[in-house]
Amino acid sequence: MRPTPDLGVRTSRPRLGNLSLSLGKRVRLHRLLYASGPRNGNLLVLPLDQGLEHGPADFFPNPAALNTDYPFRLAAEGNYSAMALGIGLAEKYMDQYAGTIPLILKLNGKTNIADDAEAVSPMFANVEDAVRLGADAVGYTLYIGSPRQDHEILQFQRVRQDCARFGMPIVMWAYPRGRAIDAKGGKGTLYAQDYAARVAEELGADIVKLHEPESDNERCPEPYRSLREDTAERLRRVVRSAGKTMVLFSGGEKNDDDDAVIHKVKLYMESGATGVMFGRNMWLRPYDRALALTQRVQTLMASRVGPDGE
Ligand SMILES: O=C[C@H](O)COP(=O)(O)O
Repeated sequence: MRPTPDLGVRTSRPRLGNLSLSLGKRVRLHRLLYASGPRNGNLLVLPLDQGLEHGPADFFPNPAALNTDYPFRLAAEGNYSAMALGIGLAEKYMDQYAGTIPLILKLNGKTNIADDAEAVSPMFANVEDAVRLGADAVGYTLYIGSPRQDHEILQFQRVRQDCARFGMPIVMWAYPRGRAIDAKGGKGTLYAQDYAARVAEELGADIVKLHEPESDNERCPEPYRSLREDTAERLRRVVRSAGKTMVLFSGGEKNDDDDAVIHKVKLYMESGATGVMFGRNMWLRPYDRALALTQRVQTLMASRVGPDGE
């Protein structure tokens, strides 16, 4: 007899063994979750797509990181689960680290030069590129709520079908964007992030990358406007909405306080997230500090902090 589903509010991480996956997806996800990084089912991902998405200004606080060897060395020495990269950086720099740093190949992206009122993220690589480069997953940004979401969702459908053919896991950067989202309180609200989590689950992502939901819900639609939840409750809510889709929380702008970064990771892991994708909070630190902070995150993740005490 099949076990009765848990309908309570307890949040737990989706387990690889409990998911319906093709063999290729299972093998690749196993490599990410158990053969690299913390190796216990948690994920620590180092993204390097900020140069495309935000421009070189993102590197100004630590010009050393503009030399791409810096984040690659950090990913290798810090034993990250994977780097998330666009096609150019993957092709130009991965060679040297082949077999040591798993790759999540980002398939689409855009600059932030145009405004986000009608945000759309065109593709610059495909799933075949990911296979050719030995990637263990692809990354796809979906701008939820944008006036162009019809295009975005259709494009995602094609990627999902290619991923099914090639046995390639999909990580969705689920980003609420556009004028309708702005009118409903903005991209960072609980309403927007919770919706994004559910969209990723329903459209077929294996992993979703979300932002920590903000506390200000004043301009959100009901019932979100009336919710009074603390950070931990908000995090648990969005993780629950993601269902069987594993959740990664992103780092956002650099926080100079190492303890504050660790505190966030702890909160995220306790909420039932599978891990974090932290870029600027890592590679904008001087190298030794970035490595030391990485090691603290690794130690925390190794302690298997989680909602059900794993
Ligand atoms: O794709 C990259 C992510 O947006 C996370 O980067 P971040 O930690 O620098 O915000």
